[in-house]
Amino acid sequence: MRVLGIEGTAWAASAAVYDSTAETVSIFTDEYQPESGGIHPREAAEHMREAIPEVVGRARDSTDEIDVVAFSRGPGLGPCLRIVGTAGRALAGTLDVPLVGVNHMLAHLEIGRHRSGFDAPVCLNASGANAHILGYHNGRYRVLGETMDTGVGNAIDKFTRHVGWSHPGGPKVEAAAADGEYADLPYVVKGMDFSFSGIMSAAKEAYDDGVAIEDVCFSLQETIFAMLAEVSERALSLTGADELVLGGGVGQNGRLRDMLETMCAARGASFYAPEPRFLRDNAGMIAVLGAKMAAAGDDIPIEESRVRPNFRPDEVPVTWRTGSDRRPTETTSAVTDDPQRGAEATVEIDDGNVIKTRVPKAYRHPQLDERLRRERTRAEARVTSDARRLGVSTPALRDIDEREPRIVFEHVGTADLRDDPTEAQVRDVGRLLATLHAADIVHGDPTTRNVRVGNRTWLIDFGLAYYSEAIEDHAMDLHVFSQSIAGTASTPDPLLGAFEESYRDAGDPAVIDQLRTIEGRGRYQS
Ligand SMILES: C[C@@H](O)[C@H](NC(=O)OP(=O)(O)OC[C@H]1O[C@@H](n2cnc3c(N)ncnc32)[C@H](O)[C@@H]1O)C(=O)O
Ligand SMILES: Nc1ncnc2c1ncn2[C@@H]1O[C@H](COP(=O)(O)OP(=O)(O)OP(=O)(O)O)[C@@H](O)[C@H]1O
Ligand SMILES: [Fe+2]
Repeated sequence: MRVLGIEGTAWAASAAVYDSTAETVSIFTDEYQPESGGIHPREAAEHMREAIPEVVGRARDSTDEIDVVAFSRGPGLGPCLRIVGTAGRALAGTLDVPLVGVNHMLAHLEIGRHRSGFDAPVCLNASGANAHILGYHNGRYRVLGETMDTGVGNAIDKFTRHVGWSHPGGPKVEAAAADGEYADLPYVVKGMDFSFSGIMSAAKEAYDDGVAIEDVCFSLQETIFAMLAEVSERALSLTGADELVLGGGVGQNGRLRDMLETMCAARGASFYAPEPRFLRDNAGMIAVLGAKMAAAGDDIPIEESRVRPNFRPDEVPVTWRTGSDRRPTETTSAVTDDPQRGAEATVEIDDGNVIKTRVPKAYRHPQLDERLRRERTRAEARVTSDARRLGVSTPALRDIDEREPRIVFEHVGTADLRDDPTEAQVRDVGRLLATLHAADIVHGDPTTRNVRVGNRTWLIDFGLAYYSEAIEDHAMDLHVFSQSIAGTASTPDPLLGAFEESYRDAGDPAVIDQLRTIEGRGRYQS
């Protein structure tokens, strides 16, 4: 099958021909380069209007046959998408071939899966306007974690605009970082979600205060990419997957790729990053996913082919994948004599006790690594005990060694909630979180792996816990828990309903309203 793909969500006017028999991809791209500042939607659309017909022409000239036309349907800038949509429809009509509308973020993911031959990877999409981690479950890609504010590339580009560098900033930060030294910046991970606003303000301030630009760039990379590597590791740990693929333009960064490679090697997982021409926006990835969708009969009538500027990857029914939906296979019902490995720590059982050691992570800068391990061990010991005093079931603290750093806890429960959550158990979680929140404690990472079940329900792993009375922070706990249920349970809806109902009964209903706001937030803001 030969598929002509068209991409034009923001800056890359691109067309490509994918020949699925020969397994070749030819890509023709004309980039939009803003004269000053970031991407202007109107200017970008003007660029598309001129450049799309030209790149499509070159792609057509490169082949004597086209069986399918695939176009980028969203997410992206509306005015750009409409030009791409019009071009796709016109071409499919002229050639009288099927038309396929591709989700751009799933294309970033599927190109890595396709080229690696991996079966069921978790995917980190690190692009300009997005940053999220996806896993496949029950016929859909699920957002396991994502940015709570801007995309990762946009965050970096905003910093470089502040210092007067031209767009795009990512490659310039990478070049400057080569001569830099480490300085602390805020590090914000909540479960598998993360945010860049605090770190970007701190980076701008550091620059304004005279910190050398090389050092700010170095530290930005060390901090932001460590956050992305950490959430990727959490997603691997939560889903039981052992393959990771990278997607998106920021994936061209060598330091990000090194970190992910190191993280995966340490846990025995496989890592794949496509070559740069498939990482940055390109029509090759649109054509490749377009071919899979066309083969699955997933083409669309012209009248239903409108573009979708806010198209989320989890809205797409995945028609092109067969078979595997790798569920966690290893049993987590009890901590065995072998050290267990969470995302952060190793856990050993010894005589009814659990010994949790935060081992160094080779992917992180040593100073950042030490700071995080120490801060989290302290927070965990303190908040676990505070929560226990409120009557929230948590393991009793038996010992702490801050140098190692290591904590000894009472062993609780017979299984992780992840294995087979029941409505009664998720109701317990709703109640326990409401009790914590009433005392201004935020768990910070309430995933289904951090709840133990048995004759009671316990919350464990308070390493990311902190004190806050903000409704937003309380709602983030609910969001993290809901995402982990949606990402691993076979019938999530009744569980999510029961969880919210019990939280609403025991806690502040305004937190549930805030959860809706978080869920509806414009994640694809550019
Ligand atoms: C919706 C769509 O339009 C959007 N596309 C997009 O953001 O372009 P993409 O090619 O995936 O990524 C561009 C970003 O990638 C960054 N970038 C490029 N090279 C980089 C490098 N070496 N290090 C860090 N960032 C880099 C740029 O600074 C820019 O922010 C998306 O996928 O989110
Ligand atoms: N007190 C405990 N009693 C029983 N089991 C425990 C206890 N503490 C930890 N475990 C088991 O060990 C696993 C990993 O522990 P924990 O979540 O504290 O480590 P982690 O590395 O921070 O994990 P992650 O970051 O993936 O959540 C838990 O999912 C649970 O199965
Ligand atoms: Fe992209």
